[in-house]
Amino acid sequence: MPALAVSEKFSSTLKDDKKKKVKIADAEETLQFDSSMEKKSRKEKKSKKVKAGSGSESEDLKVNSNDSEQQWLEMKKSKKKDKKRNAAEIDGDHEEERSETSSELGEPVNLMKMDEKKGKKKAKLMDVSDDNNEEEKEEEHLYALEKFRLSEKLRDALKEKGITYLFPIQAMTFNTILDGFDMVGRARTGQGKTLAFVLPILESLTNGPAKGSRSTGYGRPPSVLVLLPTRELAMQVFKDFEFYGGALGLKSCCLYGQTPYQQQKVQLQRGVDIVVATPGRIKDLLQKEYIDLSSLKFRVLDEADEMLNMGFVEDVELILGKVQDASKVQTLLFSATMPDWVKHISSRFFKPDKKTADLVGNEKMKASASVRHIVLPCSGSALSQVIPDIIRCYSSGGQTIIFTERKESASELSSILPGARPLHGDIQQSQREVTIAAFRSGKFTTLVATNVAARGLDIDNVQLVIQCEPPRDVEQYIHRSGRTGRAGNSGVSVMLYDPRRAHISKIERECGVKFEHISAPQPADIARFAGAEAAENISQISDSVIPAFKAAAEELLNKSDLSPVELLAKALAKAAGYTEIKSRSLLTSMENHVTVQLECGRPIYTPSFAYSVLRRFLPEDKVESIKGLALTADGNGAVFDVASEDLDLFLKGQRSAGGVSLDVVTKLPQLQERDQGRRFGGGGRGGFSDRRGGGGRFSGGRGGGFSDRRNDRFSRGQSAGRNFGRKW
Ligand SMILES: Nc1ncnc2c1ncn2[C@@H]1O[C@H](COP(=O)(O)OP(=O)(O)OP(=O)(O)O)[C@@H](O)[C@H]1O
Repeated sequence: MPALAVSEKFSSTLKDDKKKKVKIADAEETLQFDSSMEKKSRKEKKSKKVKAGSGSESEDLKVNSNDSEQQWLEMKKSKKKDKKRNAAEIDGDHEEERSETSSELGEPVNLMKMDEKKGKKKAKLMDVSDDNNEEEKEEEHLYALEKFRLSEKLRDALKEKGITYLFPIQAMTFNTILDGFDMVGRARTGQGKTLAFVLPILESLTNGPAKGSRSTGYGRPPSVLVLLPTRELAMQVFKDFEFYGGALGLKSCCLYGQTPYQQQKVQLQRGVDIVVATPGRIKDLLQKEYIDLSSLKFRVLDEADEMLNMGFVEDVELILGKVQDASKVQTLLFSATMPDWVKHISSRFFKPDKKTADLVGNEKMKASASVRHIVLPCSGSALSQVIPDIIRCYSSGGQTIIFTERKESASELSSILPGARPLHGDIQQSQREVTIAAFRSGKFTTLVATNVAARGLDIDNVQLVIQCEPPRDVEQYIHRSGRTGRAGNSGVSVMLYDPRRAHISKIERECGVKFEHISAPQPADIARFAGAEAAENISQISDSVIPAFKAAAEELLNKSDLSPVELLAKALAKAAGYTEIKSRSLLTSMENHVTVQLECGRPIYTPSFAYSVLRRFLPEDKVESIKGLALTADGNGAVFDVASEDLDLFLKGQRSAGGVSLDVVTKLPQLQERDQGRRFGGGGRGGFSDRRGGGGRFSGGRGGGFSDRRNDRFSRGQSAGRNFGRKW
């Protein structure tokens, strides 16, 4: 059940309940909201009461987030019928986790129950099973805009954008921020953290506590400073302030580097209410004395941990320190992931009574729950072959973001994928903005990016995220996969990996995702889709073409030994662009390769031992040609890929080597998790490797990884000569 437990003093004055405002007398008394109406799960739960504070000096708002999110997703599902495809699976996938984790936070007092007591029974608040009644339900929604202290102008602006109720993180923090408290907010990706601070800030400035004391008039210094790690994100958040703030007569501006100072100086001289910026530019503007931060009413850190990663710590701390009277400024921090640095700055820059709204908390699932999380084994050299098929199978006609570790890989991959463009730090700022704008407006379908696009980017139609290799840390996985499944919509995240799986299980463990393991889509399956599409296209061709082609068709039929259906199948294949269909291996996903398993009647402890067994019955060049050798988890065998044309040679050869068996595998066995290295997917020797241990990595990067002695460059067909080496 979505419990929203609000600790002492949190005046959670939902507008309708104002008269009956619950007064909280002491710290023990906890006011809890439960937005859930699902009696079933409530009965199932034997949970403990949520504790306020949870050991921190400040008071915490804790939410049983899975339930809250569950309802929210349900609501979205009923609203977005057209996006239903994956939703059922997603809910199914996470059902277990939900019930597991939801019991941790205890049986909440139910807001509906509270309403009942007040004679305001709204039992169907969240019942979204009947689509016909949608409008009515939205009015009744527990978090309907009317229930919050939102001015009419702001409500109208929200409705103009199709927003009729607040999302849980917004509902949970709105009153607290409006009542003047500092706030640390955490919610999974795509859950609306931006509006969680935008709305109460705007209300506070125009109708709330900050109204009386904020600067006004020509030349006014800003009342709000929002810091974000990248220019793209600053622009995105600025657009929200510009739109909603504009509706209330507030002026916003966006300040970031690599742009002339003069225009920004003039904007500041004329006076603005809200500045959205990257830390570097604010620091420069402070040094030039173009900006005055002494009158701030709000300072906001969005994606705080990324600012830490990008080395902005000192800049941010310097900027935060510029406020004259810290007791008069509210500090807000929002992120999907929380670094230790937050604790550090908490003690210095937040007031002692700051609140924490944590919709993730100790929940197992830290990544987006509206995303299908899939992993797929794939070698670097098969990337260019496999990715188009993944897009075909999983993008549901929407847009795709592909993440690579290296800028060069992003450029190269984008150059060979149809309808793709690159985005990375070496691309000029102006071009980056053009690219993002074009992607946002659907001018192209596939964005191939480095981590510059991992954070915060909110593009509605992104249905699929592909990560070419596991990211360096769990946080990156959470943020990258969170570029899809926004605002409760469904999405798919596919992570390609080397089959040693060490890092996969680490990500699974640490972000609570239960990965779906799949093999690369087989070309034959893709061809079946393409054939159906070609047949559909043919049925739409005008009969007027028949006379011109009839004679050739008759001649073909007469000359061929094939039946008319077989000939038609070939014609469809040609129309769909197929002249042959290749197989794809389970282990490295390489075309025209087959995965085989070696056993020799005794344990195989090392890759070199496996190689020595093969050498007993195969010529050296064939042993050298195998790909991706990895040991099985039971310690009794090794799997590797063999070129399809060599398969017979391998299978026949084994007969001459007593006790050795080689079998084609149809399902990849569990492989040894070796080499847990310095970072996910890399470091050290062995594992999915060649017998020389550290040599011949993709792209010659550091450490281990999915390797192949031949440096595994793209070596076939269209990809010849390219190398999307993984940066390990
Ligand atoms: N109350 C709401 N109703 C409908 N849509 C909303 C609501 N609040 C936010 N959204 C939409 O949800 C999407 C995601 O919001 P936002 O970008 O703020 O998410 P986030 O939590 O900051 O994600 P991330 O952690 O990835 O940065 C946006 O498109 C936003 O417009």
